[in-house]
Amino acid sequence: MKAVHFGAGNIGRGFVGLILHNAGYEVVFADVNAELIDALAATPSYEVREVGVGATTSTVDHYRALNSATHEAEVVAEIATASVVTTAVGPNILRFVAPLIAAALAQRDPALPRLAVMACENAINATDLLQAEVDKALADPAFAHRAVFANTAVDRIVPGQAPGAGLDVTVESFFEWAIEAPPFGDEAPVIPEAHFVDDLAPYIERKLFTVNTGHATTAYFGFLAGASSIAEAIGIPEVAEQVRAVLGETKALLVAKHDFDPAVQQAYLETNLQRFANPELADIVERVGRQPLRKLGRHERFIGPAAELAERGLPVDALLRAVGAALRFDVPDDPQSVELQELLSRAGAAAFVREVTGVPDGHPLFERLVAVVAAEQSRRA
Ligand SMILES: NC(=O)c1ccc[n+]([C@@H]2O[C@H](COP(=O)([O-])OP(=O)(O)OC[C@H]3O[C@@H](n4cnc5c(N)ncnc54)[C@H](O)[C@@H]3O)[C@@H](O)[C@H]2O)c1
Ligand SMILES: O=P(O)(O)OC[C@@H](O)[C@@H](O)[C@H](O)[C@H](O)CO
Repeated sequence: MKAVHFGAGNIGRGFVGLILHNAGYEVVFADVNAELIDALAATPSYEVREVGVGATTSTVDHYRALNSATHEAEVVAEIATASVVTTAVGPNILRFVAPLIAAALAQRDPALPRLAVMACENAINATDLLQAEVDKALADPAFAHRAVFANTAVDRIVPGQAPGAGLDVTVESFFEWAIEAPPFGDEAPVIPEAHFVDDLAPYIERKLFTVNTGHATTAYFGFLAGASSIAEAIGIPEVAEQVRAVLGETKALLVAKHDFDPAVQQAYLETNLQRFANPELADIVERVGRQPLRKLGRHERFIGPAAELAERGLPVDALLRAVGAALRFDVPDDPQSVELQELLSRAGAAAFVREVTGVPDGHPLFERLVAVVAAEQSRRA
């Protein structure tokens, strides 16, 4: 069994690659980072070291590595004969990976079982996005039947790695991989550490609107409080209070929309607050807050739940405060932070809301978002 995995970064090596390796796949890592791919190709194994409750260390071996920028044809040929393709490259990068999958489907022997394609990104239905890009790139729409596309929700905090760590990855011990089962029928790939679910929506929304909403809130308020790590940030009572308030609001949505037991959701969010506080995870606020424009998108961790709460007439004050904190994420090394700051200095508040959040005029959240942006602009004036 062979799996091609795009993105040999933190979650690629520390989670997806590991779980596929444990499932018995030969993993072919494909990445555009030449230094990383050369190191992987030259090294027979690397270690995934867990920190936290029940931590263990695993060795990943029996893999290969290809540079998908310089060896595109080889990557395409690998996909053409693989059982599984996964990605962990970031939602904005899926469109660059899609043409390679489309080319591989054209080459694929129609007698082979269908290729299982799963995007492991922090976004609602990221695989649908990838599928749409693959469809656009297909030479013949009939080749689409050679693949099955399934959405997934992946959860494991994998921070940036310390300089000098090489290929080894330090990760938290907690992990969860939920995959939607229906697209596969009775042909689901064998991945024992993942769980296949009939309806992914409650899983991905619970994950994104609890783990990632809480994480990003910790990062943005932590950044303002001068914290460098997420553990340090959540240890600041005023930051923790903002995070709890935000998670109280997203809990109300998750309970109302997906019928979660409130006590179970409360336990889930408490577990996540403990995950953020793990002092052994050297996770910095700049990583967790990275790409703030993406994080302020319409279906993302702040605006997604806030819009639905507002539509239901439920409170969104804490989420709006978190959006206000996100606007102050000023990190010169993060191109989206620079763009955000530049946009705030030149666009009107309403135009900013339309462009960045995608919330339309007349939506119950629109004027409230305009007020948050306008308040930030006057604070700077
Ligand atoms: N790190 C985490 O805790 C975590 C957890 C769950 C999900 N995720 C999601 O996984 C994705 C990756 O996150 P990460 O933290 O591993 O980031 P990362 O930056 O460590 O890794 C991304 C990798 O993708 C590679 N890449 C970029 N463009 C590429 C292309 N065109 N083709 C192939 N490879 C390409 C980069 O070189 C890099 O090695 C994101 O969507 C993130 O939201 C991350
Ligand atoms: O990867 P992002 O930028 O969408 O979000 C940053 C972190 O919140 C994220 O990577 C978490 O560590 C991860 O989602 C935990 O499962």
